[in-house]
Amino acid sequence: MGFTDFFDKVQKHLQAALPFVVYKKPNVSDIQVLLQKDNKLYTTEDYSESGFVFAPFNDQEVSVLLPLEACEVLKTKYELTSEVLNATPSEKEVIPSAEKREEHIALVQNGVNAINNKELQKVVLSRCEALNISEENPLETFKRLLYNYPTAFVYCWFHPKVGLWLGATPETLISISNNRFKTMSLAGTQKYHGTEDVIWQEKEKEEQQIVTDFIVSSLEPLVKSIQVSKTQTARAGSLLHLKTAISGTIDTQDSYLKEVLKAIHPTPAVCGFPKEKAKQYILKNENYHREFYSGFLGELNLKESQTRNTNRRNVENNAYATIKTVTNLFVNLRCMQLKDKQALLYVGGGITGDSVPENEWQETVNKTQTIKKVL
Ligand SMILES: C=C(O[C@@H]1C=C(C(=O)O)C=C[C@H]1O)C(=O)O
Repeated sequence: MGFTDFFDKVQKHLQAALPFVVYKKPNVSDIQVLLQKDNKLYTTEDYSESGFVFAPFNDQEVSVLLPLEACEVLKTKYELTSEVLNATPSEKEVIPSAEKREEHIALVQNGVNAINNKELQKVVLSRCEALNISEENPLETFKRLLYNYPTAFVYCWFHPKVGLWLGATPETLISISNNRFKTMSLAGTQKYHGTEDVIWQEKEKEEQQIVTDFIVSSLEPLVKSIQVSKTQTARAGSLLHLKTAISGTIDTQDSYLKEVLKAIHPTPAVCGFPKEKAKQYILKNENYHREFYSGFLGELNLKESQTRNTNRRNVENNAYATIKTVTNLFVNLRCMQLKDKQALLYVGGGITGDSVPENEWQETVNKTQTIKKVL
């Protein structure tokens, strides 16, 4: 379907206040939409259905599902029109209030104290910042996210009973294709200044290693094999992170996805370690409700046909085209909720015993710049 017709359809769906998700996976040009035909709130508990899941940080709250059988699915190719380019505003510096700063610094200082008292090893502390916005149409904001973050998972998700969320996340929670899985440990942050050849401090190396160790030890009892890559620097827009790729094979029995998600979500990249203690610490001490920020979202058990070769000379190969089942879940970061003419931006960072509260504040300011750029 053409780019313009595709977005006209999504726009009409939004005007009719019906649920949908429009998204683009990292490094591809296909944009896909699931348009739910009714306005019911479907949920999932065991992640066995097919569709698109939108899950909160706190697994005691509901995971919303756009079930495949209740949706129309459309695709288009990403086209960078002059209209989109002209609509891309330049980076603007919005200074958060002194009160916000003090509040976050106190939150981080308490976290550092809890770690030094051996209550926890790492905790990810976050905040929410409200900005008044002039852009009336979230789909225009979505197009600007597409343009600015080609390597991210970019989405706009809407449900009339839940709200409207947008984001461009660099972090995969887990991707599964038949019996192969891929995930990543992503943590540690510094600003990108034109090169990925940078030095990382012990504090960042430690907080990222906690994430890698947690993911590997949580998955090991549930998978058949697991491989861990070397740790590298990865760019996400104007930021750099430390990243380790983790992959392997899985035994796909009925409830494997539920078990895997229970084991790894929320990872220490967005929660902390030990997991349950860090989660309780966050729920008790953060000054707001995370909702879907640092939850996960994405394609759930979708069928994809796999053609080995579409080359004419290999026509006979196509006879063996197979159907595979794919799940592609991402951590909901660098995201915002649009509500009452405001954008609520969600941002956090990992705290260890060596964290300096002022630096952690600055890290959240840098992270909000990433997303503010498109407003
Ligand atoms: C929590 C966030 O990001 C996570 C925390 C990071 C960190 O502590 O350095 C880096 C990448 C993400 O795993 C966020 O962007 O809000």
